[in-house]
Amino acid sequence: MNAILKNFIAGEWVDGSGVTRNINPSNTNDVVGEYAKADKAQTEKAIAAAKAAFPAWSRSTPQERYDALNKISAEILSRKEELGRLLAREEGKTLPEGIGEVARAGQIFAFFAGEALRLTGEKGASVRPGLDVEITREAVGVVGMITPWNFPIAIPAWKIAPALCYGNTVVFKPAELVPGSAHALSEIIARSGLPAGVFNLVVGSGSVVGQTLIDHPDVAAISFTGSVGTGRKIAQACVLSNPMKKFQLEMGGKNPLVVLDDADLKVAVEAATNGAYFSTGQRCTASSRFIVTEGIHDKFVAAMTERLKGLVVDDAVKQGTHIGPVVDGNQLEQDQRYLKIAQDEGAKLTWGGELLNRETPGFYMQPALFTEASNTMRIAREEVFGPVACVIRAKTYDEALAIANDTEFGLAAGVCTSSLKYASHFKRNSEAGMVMVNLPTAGVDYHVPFGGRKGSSYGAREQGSYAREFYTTVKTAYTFPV
Ligand SMILES: NC(=O)C1=CN([C@@H]2O[C@H](COP(=O)(O)OP(=O)(O)OC[C@H]3O[C@@H](n4cnc5c(N)ncnc54)[C@H](OP(=O)(O)O)[C@@H]3O)[C@@H](O)[C@H]2O)C=CC1
Ligand SMILES: O=C(O)CCC(=O)C(=O)O
Repeated sequence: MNAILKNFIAGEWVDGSGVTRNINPSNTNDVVGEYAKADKAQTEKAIAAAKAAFPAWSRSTPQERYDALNKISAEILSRKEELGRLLAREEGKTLPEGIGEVARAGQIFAFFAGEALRLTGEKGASVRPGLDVEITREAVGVVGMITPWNFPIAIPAWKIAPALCYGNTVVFKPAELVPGSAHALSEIIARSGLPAGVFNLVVGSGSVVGQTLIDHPDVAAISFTGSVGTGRKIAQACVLSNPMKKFQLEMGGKNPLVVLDDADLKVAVEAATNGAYFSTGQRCTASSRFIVTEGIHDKFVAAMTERLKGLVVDDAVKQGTHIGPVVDGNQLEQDQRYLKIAQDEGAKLTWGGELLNRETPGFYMQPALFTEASNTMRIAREEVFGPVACVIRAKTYDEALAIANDTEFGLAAGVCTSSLKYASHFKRNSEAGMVMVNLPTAGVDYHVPFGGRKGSSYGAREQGSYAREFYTTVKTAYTFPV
């Protein structure tokens, strides 16, 4: 076993008060690494370091910010194969998915390097004679980042890059399941020339490190992605803290993919397979409800079943694997529990769901497809977060749209159709933050806003230039030039 990888606090790599390990979900005998685990006192040190670094960094020049972000981007992109392999090994995404995610992280840093040069303000005339009004944006302060395991490098990237770009300082707490990618990313950031304290990594549990971040008065804002339950707790704590914190939550989804009679069947099957099952279905944007109109229903179910039979579920880094393992034993248990719940409620398991044995012991599960589901069943209402989806019949487009919108979530929604009329109507009337036509609900661009409505998201959008809403605060200044 290699040395224990340390936390990064105030510009130094420091030991923790304990150790945490990450296990390869494709081979549970393979310990990926050991990482120093921070406690409350170390988290407080990281917050103090970020607070001390804030005044200077918030006044740094656009050039300084550009240089650091650009350097981070260049190193991530030049090492994408190696980092993608680490990601696939610790999280269970396939190697191409892992490399793709790393490339996306590199592109995000490049985007925000450019964005640092583009931050502008406004100057206008006052309604009062002789006065000038200026509207500028300033950094918020110390931002705590609490991230999930399912995108171990892209989600941290799309929080850290804009935070630094707009002059904030950062305390980053990754999910305990995936400290390897977080550590690799942090090493690259540590080498980028940022002043000490601007960026800090604290690996540790949600209940200790995460809780310290959300309770601490010197943390000005929290950016969170994860479950609805944790998101609600964070929201409450941020509102009750003194001073109140700004917060942004990205949480679950129960994303519909509507398939209409006039859809191109091949396109619909590819969108459904990718959206629901790639990345082992562990995406908040995953399609988990296929809402299919009568005329194409049987053909769609038959074609989906054939497509699923051809998917190879195996070791994430093995060539030819289409679907990697589930991330860990707890998530696998949750996925299996939902298979039973769905069958008890009367849905028909048309394909998959079995646990699979492969060369190495891992959390392998055959992707599962339910049919004859109704939108009132738990399988259609609750986020499973695994390779599980259900087909719900609809008589008409209007009924399909109503079912699609009948959910407490509103992250992504898709429609497969060759009709411009239905595509346009769906884009206007879907109650989701992101709408896809003839595309999977999952898999988004990095330069445009990401986020949802209803129970899926709270607060300002992430990604693209919209990210500045969260990472800056607006100042209005009046001048009477005498
Ligand atoms: N929308 C999305 O992108 C995601 C949704 N999920 C959903 O959540 C379910 C459970 O996954 P899980 O990883 O446990 O999600 P959590 O919401 O528990 O974890 C997300 C992040 O929050 C941290 N956290 C947990 N408790 C607290 C707390 N009290 N205060 C501050 N931070 C905290 C976690 O730390 P730690 O890891 O150390 O516990 C992790 O870094 C999944 O099955 C899925 O349904 C999960 C991941 C992503
Ligand atoms: O679909 C994507 O590309 C991103 C998904 C995501 O951010 C998530 O699952 O947390």
